[in-house]
Amino acid sequence: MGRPRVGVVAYQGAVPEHLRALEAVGAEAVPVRWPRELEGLAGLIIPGGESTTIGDAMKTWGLLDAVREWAQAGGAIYGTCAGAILLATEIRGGKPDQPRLGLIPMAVQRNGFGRQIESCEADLEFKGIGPEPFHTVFIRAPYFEDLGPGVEPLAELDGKVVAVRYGRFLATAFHPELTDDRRIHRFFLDLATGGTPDPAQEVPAPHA
Ligand SMILES: NC(=O)CC[C@H](N)C(=O)O
Repeated sequence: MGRPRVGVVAYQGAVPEHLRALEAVGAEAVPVRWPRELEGLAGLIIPGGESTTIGDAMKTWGLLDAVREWAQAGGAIYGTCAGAILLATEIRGGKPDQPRLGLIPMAVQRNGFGRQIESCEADLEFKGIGPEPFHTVFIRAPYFEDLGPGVEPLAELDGKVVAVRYGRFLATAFHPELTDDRRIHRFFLDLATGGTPDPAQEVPAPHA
């Protein structure tokens, strides 16, 4: 058995950092731009950056529909920050109709921590990776609200949900790839390779 292959959507944003973090936890990490590059992937990361830019690029390159289909066929996805925004069914505080995957039934508040807190760092408890707090980096981060049934909150900052799991989909408002702690990438790799299966979860219908 070779290493599980995990892709990183590579138009814009924190791509090399995710590729490095994935290699560090034992995955074969590959940049993804074309739909055919999804073939054979165990998981896919959508990085932070600017969610409208990344969503528009995914639409233009045909990746938005391709990823949705691939996810419904069993693919695992992890979205960080802008990537998390693209996973939510409802986007608040931005362009409400911006292109997205819409795979996690929740609302996301773009730039939810306000303009004053452009970025911050905090040590948070993160459910599922052990008791040691995780050092997090937030950059113009969203938060998540109105979580649908089956969406499990994994971490909070100032009473706001900043990490969720929905079956084999994971979303964090912060950037674990910018620190050296690889526990969240390992957690995602386990999700993607069946380490923590959750057969009760059904993938929602594609967002219209
Ligand atoms: N660090 C980030 O990914 C920022 C996300 C950005 N604020 C957006 O709304 O797309």
